[in-house]
Amino acid sequence: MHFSLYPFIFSLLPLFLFLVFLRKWLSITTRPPRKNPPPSPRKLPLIGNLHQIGPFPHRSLHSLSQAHGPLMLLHFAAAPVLVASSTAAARDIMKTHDLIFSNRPKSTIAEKISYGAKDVLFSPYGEYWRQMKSICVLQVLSNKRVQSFRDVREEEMALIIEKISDSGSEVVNLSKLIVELTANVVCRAAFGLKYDGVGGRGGGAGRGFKEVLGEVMELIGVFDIGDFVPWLKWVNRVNGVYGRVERLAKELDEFLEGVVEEHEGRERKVGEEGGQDFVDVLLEIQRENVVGIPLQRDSIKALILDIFAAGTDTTSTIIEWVMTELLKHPQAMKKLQAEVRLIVHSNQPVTEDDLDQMPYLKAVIKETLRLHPPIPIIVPRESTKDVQVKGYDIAAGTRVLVNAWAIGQDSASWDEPEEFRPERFLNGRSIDFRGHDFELIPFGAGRRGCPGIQFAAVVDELAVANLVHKFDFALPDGVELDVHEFRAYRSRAITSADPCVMPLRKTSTTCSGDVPKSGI
Ligand code: HEM
Repeated sequence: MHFSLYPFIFSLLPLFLFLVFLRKWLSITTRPPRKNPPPSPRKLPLIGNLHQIGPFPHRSLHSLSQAHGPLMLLHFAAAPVLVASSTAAARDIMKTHDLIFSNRPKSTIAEKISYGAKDVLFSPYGEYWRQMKSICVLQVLSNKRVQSFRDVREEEMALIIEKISDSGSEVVNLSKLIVELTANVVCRAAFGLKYDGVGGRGGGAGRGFKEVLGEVMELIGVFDIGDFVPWLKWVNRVNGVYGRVERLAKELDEFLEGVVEEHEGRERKVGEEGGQDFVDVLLEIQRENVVGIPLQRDSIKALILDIFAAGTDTTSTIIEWVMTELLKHPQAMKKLQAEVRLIVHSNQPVTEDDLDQMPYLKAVIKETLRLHPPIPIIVPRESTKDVQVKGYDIAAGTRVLVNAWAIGQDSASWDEPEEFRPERFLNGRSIDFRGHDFELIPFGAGRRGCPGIQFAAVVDELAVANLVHKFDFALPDGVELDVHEFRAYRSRAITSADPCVMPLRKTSTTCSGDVPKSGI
């Protein structure tokens, strides 16, 4: 019997074609839409773009952005990292989509040091962070509180001026004195003690707070590959980094615990002699349950630690850079001295009341923050959701680096950006650094912006004004001004073979209250 399949096949053909069409249609409609990621430099297997990041990451990222654009996507090992390098890109991240980019990525080292991210700086975005940030902004670092430390700042400043005066014709190490000034101011505000006064306390191994804190700063800057490739966490376990961090966290805790206990015994109120320091304020918030959630002891210690980690080095670095730029630009130094010496009589110190009459001083500090932001790449953020920025798709969980240094170099915003020209901030151009003008964001912006701006700004202005008011500075004979950056996160001026030391010869204690107005 002859049996043909053809009629059967032909009868099934329409059904077959229908199924093929249906499959194709379904695959089109259910396929995830095509993603449009930002431009990326070529990456290598395993390490991604890490090989393109040099010892000064802000400079490496700036060069890459010139080839790939102000919004680019890199990969640190497998982890996606969005890099923003222009005013507009920073505005998109820190204003338009600020809420989505308000998280901080997890950092194992920071978590070990900050009581499991119970601080503000490293805490993930959420209710806990919101409560801690509001304590920081409204209670600990409010304008009124910063004002309450005015005597502390003026006393510490007077001591530095006295030390320089007493040095006679000797060369002074200005860097050291500036670090001493800012550390003492922060320490007295935080604990009511001088930095040197706490030098011998705490630390099971007999080390002082000063040494332990120095090591904390060093370890926070360590690149932890385990944060990018979880299966490589063993690297820092085996090489002893995590062990070191754990020992350090224990030493720090012993010290901070001692400080909190001491404060608990005395319950100082506002207006009492000695005033309230930050620990007093935090203990009062805890006792009176001011914010509606019980403030844990670890949270108090973590917040105090933040203030040191975020506030000491940054504040001294900027004063050091200002002095370096003024030495490099004698005309600007003269102009500033003329302004300050006109307002304050020669035998008086510059006080905080005088600072508002010194527009050139403020312009010099802004120009220095533009050229040398102490944190050149803003503390990393992380996206909490998928989001589109400038038409590019950014996936949830992408790390975000905003290159504040590159933004300060952007010729779309600044004429001759490489030049030190404080005058650009005068003559009606009212750009400020408080996070509203995205051309200048050394303190970040938006919800995660720095709460210590007022605290830092007043110390910086007071220090620079007093130094240039009282002295004329010059380099020691035979020392060349060799200015370059020092380490990734601490851009510092150096003037000799010894990094981060700025030896200066004081040529005179110039005190003429009669500088002509036209000099400004
Ligand atoms: C010149 C001095 C300073 C500079 C350049 C600076 C810069 C910064 C930057 C860039 C951020 C990250 C902002 C962001 O993600 O948008 C930050 C955060 C922070 N800063 Fe500062 N800072 C300075 C001084 C201070 C001082 C004096 C304090 C405290 C007394 C302080 C406390 C903090 C804290 C607690 C945060 C974390 C805010 C958060 O994550 O919500 N800073 N700072």
